[in-house]
Amino acid sequence: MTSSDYDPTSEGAETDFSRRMSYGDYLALDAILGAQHPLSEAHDEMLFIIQHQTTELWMRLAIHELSAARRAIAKDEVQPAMKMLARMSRIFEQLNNAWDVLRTMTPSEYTRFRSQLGQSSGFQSRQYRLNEYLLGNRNHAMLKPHAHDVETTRLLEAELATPSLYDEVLRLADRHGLTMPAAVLARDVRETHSFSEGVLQAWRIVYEAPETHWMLYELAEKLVDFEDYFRRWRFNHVTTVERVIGFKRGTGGTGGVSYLKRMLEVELFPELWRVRTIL
Ligand code: HEM
Ligand SMILES: N[C@@H](CC(=O)c1ccccc1NC=O)C(=O)O
Repeated sequence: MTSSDYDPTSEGAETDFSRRMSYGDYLALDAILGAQHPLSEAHDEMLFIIQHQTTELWMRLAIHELSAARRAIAKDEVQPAMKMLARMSRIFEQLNNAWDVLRTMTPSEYTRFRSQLGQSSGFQSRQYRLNEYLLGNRNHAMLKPHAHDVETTRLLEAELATPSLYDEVLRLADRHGLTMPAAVLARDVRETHSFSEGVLQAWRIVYEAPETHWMLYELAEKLVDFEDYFRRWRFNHVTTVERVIGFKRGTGGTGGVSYLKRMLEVELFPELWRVRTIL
């Protein structure tokens, strides 16, 4: 230490953590930073692992926020839900920006370790699937890659049995001055909601007179905002994939880019997109 180095203990900074909880203890850093195990000598494998692990951490937060937002909406606590949905958009903005780091990996670099991945793929991400199910994209075929894992299957099945975020929003709207179709309110929540003319007409009333339905108007726009960011995530994914593996088949066994392009067609809140056309 040179004489010009500032010593924070002079203003009381604690430095003895032999018997106190430290930064690393609280954040379980030994577990997190001890969880990168590249299977090859390829320099870029570390990037690949960390990119996925950080995404999984953000997805963990997304599930936390989405489930709490859904519970709040079911209890008519719209203001806290609004904050959580705003945070959801910021999380996905963060994930969207993160693709820029992964894009620095060229096809030549990826092929040095791709064979080590075996048949594993993001297709098998349980948190990703939980997010999709929470948001209402409830494709049961996506349970199959988890059939070997009893705990994950139980978790995803439990999610399918619970109304999605959008189901709760439509129920809330029905309690607050709009009339949603009875068939939609009583639908089998295990399935994906499909476009309903009655729901569209209900949202039309809100969008034609925002000042009289301000709460529902703001909530609807929060959902649209979020789906906008999520669409960008899907687009960034497929573009990065095409850039890195071209039109090769995926390790998970799908057509690769062709499969991911199909996923760009998913609409979580179809009536909120359609209402724009009829205003
Ligand atoms: C070089 C990087 C990447 C490549 C080449 C790639 C490739 C693919 C391919 C080809 C699929 C289709 C399934 C298959 O047949 O394998 C897929 C699915 C998926 N990937 Fe990636 N991926 C990359 C990065 C990422 C990252 C960083 C994440 C973030 C966790 C991710 C998450 C997912 C998810 C969640 C799916 C399933 C999507 C769905 O079912 O809608 N991927 N990926
Ligand atoms: N499906 C990718 C492999 C892949 O991306 C991947 C493999 C293991 C763990 C996470 C992955 N990321 C997203 O799919 C491929 O076909 O190259």
